[in-house]
Amino acid sequence: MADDYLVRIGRLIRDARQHRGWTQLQLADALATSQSAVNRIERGNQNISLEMIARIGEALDSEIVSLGYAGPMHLRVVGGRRLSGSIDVKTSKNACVALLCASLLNSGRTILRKVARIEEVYRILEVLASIGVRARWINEGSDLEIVPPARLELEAMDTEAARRTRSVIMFLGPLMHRTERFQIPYAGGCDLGTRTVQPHMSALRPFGLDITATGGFYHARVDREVSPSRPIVLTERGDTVTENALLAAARHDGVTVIRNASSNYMVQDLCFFLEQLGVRVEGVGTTTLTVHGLASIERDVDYSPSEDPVEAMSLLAAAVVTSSELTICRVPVEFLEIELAVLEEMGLDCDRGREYAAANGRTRLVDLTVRPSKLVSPIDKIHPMPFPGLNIDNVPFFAAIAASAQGSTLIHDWVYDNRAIYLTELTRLGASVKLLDPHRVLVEGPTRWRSAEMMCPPALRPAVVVLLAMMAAEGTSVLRNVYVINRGYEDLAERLNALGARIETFRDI
Ligand SMILES: CC(=O)N[C@H]1[C@@H](OP(=O)(O)OP(=O)(O)OC[C@H]2O[C@@H](n3ccc(=O)[nH]c3=O)[C@H](O)[C@@H]2O)O[C@H](CO)[C@@H](O)[C@@H]1O
Ligand SMILES: C=C(OP(=O)(O)O)C(=O)O
Repeated sequence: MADDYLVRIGRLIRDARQHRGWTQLQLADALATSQSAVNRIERGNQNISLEMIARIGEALDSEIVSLGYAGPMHLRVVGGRRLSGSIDVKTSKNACVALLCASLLNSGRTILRKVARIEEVYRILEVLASIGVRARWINEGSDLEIVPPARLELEAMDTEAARRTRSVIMFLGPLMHRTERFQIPYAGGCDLGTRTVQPHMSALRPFGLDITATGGFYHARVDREVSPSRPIVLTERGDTVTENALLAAARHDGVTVIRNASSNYMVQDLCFFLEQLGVRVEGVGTTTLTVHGLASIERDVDYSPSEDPVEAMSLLAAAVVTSSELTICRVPVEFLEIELAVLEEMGLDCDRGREYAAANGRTRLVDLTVRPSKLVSPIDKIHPMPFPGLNIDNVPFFAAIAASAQGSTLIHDWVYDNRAIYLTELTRLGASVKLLDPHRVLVEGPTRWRSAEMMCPPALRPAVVVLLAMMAAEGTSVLRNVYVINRGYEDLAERLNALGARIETFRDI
């Protein structure tokens, strides 16, 4: 009976594909799978999840197999299971979106390797497609090929997709070189409270960009007579503002010095990519960047963004809260050094293998084996700083780790208005997390985790922290509406399941 069901679904999929006029290979590309997998599915020789049916329905735009795609995605987690084995860290959301924006600088063909298949990337791709950029997944869906048109159709921009991301703000830098008047919608992203764009405006003003924000849009006007006459000093050492300044400087025909620049991982990836475009950048990894821009860029380039330090931290936290031995491969160690130093002080038993280079030839990677450890709380508070400080996006993971440690830990997230508040959601799973003020929580461990059913916090990292706690809790938990997790992690549930977790995805019909 079950097999018969698979055969019938397979036929529906084959018919829908043929109706669309697609080959098996085209469908495989759209699903980031292989042609042989599509072939097996169509013949009913492969177990197929509801999630995969939903994705096929979406890809083929077919009513027949769109069952289950209507509602938001949820996770059902059977917790209390140890993880084991090894897992590779994927490329980072934050570098991938910056590089997609940077591809607009290039009139040639840009290939980005192993781009994370995540919602944030999909949103930016939707925005790019809407303005006429040709972007397609190649090599069995692992790499992206991007070719901008001679003229962008900015009036046709998919503002709904744009508004769901923070990253769209990085269109400002490249677009100002292509046109003198344009608008982009206010940026979105995680609901973390007010996030300023003022530093972007002052960083881009020396390039002649004037922005007024009204009616939900940033209206941009470019004065070509204006160009930087002295170093640009960023008012904040932010990541996306540094990237915007770099993107503006890359096509400014002259030398631009950017001071108080972020030297964080995504900024470094962007600098390496710009170098491939022929733009010389001095000072990569420091807070002063000197950019030798080019008036026009037409090159066929091929770049491999590096691995995500925040995903590495998430997997490390997964091992800690589930008391598991796990090897996390391809960890960009330079961007996790302080986190590891703090964790080692807390008693984490872990080994780093020898360093090797990422595919970009620059970022240093290690394989990290984490073992079950008796952790004690750190003496000092956990607080973020711009790189090379403890990464702002890694702070929430310390809440779950602190809840597993003996003693009390003070976590001070001075950066975001709301993110510390979301950490109190862990109390529903049995943790003691006391909100001292909107930026500080006190976590008392160790925790006897218990299962719960709850809505996902509307912020990526706190949402993943809740998921990790559910994996630690005996019994079945439900996490509702996990779009925000899919915004930054590729197939997280499936990848954790491969390590021994039991996480099922389901949707409202
Ligand atoms: C797409 C992307 O890459 N997103 C990342 C990027 O967002 P992004 O660079 O856009 O971060 P924001 O500019 O919103 O900065 C985050 C917060 O820090 C404050 N701030 C920042 C720097 C500073 O020197 N002083 C200061 O007060 C800002 O006012 C803001 O409230 O960087 C954040 C901080 O690393 C990360 O959480 C995001 O994941
Ligand atoms: C805050 C984050 O992302 P964004 O800037 O995309 O909202 C994050 O990655 O945790």
